[in-house]
Amino acid sequence: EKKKKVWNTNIKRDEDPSTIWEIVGELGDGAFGKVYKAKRIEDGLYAALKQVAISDEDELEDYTVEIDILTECKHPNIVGLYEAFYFGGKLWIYIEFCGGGAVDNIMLDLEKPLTEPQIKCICYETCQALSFLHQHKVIHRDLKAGNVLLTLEGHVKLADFGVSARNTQTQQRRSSFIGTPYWMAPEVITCETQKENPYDFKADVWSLGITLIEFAQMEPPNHEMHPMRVLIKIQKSDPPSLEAPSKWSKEFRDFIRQCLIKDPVKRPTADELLQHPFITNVTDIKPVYNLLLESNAEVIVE
Ligand SMILES: COc1ccc(Nc2ncnc(-c3cccnc3Nc3cc(NC(=O)c4cccc(C(F)(F)F)c4)ccc3C)n2)cc1
Repeated sequence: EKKKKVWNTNIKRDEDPSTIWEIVGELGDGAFGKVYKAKRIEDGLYAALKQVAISDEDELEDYTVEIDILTECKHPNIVGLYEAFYFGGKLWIYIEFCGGGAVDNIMLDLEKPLTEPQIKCICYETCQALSFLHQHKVIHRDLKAGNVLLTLEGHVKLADFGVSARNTQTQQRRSSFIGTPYWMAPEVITCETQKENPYDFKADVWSLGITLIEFAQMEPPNHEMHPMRVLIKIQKSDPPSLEAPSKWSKEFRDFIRQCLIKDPVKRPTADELLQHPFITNVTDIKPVYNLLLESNAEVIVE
C-alpha cells in the first residue's frame, strides 16, 4: 500500500509567512527560485528568503533534505535556518541574513583579491564549518568563494546556493553534475566515489584548496578554460598552485599543497587541517572586518 507520508516536522504548513515576515528587498534570482531580503514584523530581525515553487509533494521531499541539513547542522560558521513554510504551493526558507554577502561578490566590488591575513581568518572558520559538516556526515560538494558568506562582524557563514549538499539519488536526478567543475576534486570527476566511499568527504578539502587560490587570485585555476576541458585537465595534471608563490607565506603555500593532494586517501581531513600552522595562530578577525568596512564603505560613499 502507498508508503505512509512522513510530514517534515521542520516545515510549517497552513500558516501564511507574510503574517510573520515582510519582504524588504531582492537578493537575486537564484537558480532554484527567487531570493529576497525579509524582516520579521515583531522584532525587525533580517533574513534571506528563498521561495521555491513546488508542484507536487514528491518535489517537496527533495527540498526537505536541505531543511534537514540546516536543522541538524547548527554551527557558528554555517548559515542558520530561522524557519520554513509550505504555503501557497511554495516552500519558503528563511535564513539568518549575512550583511557582508558572498566573498566572490566582495572581491568583485573591490576589484581586488583578499590579503593573506584575510584569507587566514576566513580559511580557519571555513575549515571549522567543513569539519562540523563532515562529522555530521554531510558533504558540501560545492565549496567556492560564492558559497562563503560573511557577517558584518567579519565571521564566516558557509552556505550552499546550488544543489543540496547531501547527495541523495533524487538530487543526482535533479542535476547530472554536482558542483562547479573548476572546484571539483579529481576523484569526483572520475566518479571513483562509489556509494559509501569513506573518502568522498575529502572532495570538500580539495575544493577548499581551490577556493583559497580563488581568494588569493580572484579566480580559480583554469578559469579561462572551457568547463569540459577543465574536467580533463584536473584529472591529468599535477595539482594547481599559487601563480606568484613569493607573494605568500610558506605556511599558506603548504596548506594549499596539502588540500590539493590528488589521492583522497593521502589528503588530510578538515579536522587534521585545523592543526596546520597556517591557521593555528588565528587570533582576531580584524583583517576581515576591515575588508567589510572597505566594501560597505564603498556602498556608503556611493
Ligand atoms: C548581493 O548582496 C548580498 C548581500 C547579503 C547577502 N546575504 C545573505 N545572507 C544569507 N543568505 C543569503 C542567500 C543569498 C542567496 C540565496 N540564498 C541565500 N541564503 C539561503 C541559503 C539556503 N541554504 C543554504 O545555504 C544551504 C543549503 C544546504 C546545505 C548548506 C550547508 F551545507 F552549508 F550547510 C547550506 C537556503 C535558503 C536561503 C535563502 N544571502 C546576500 C547577497
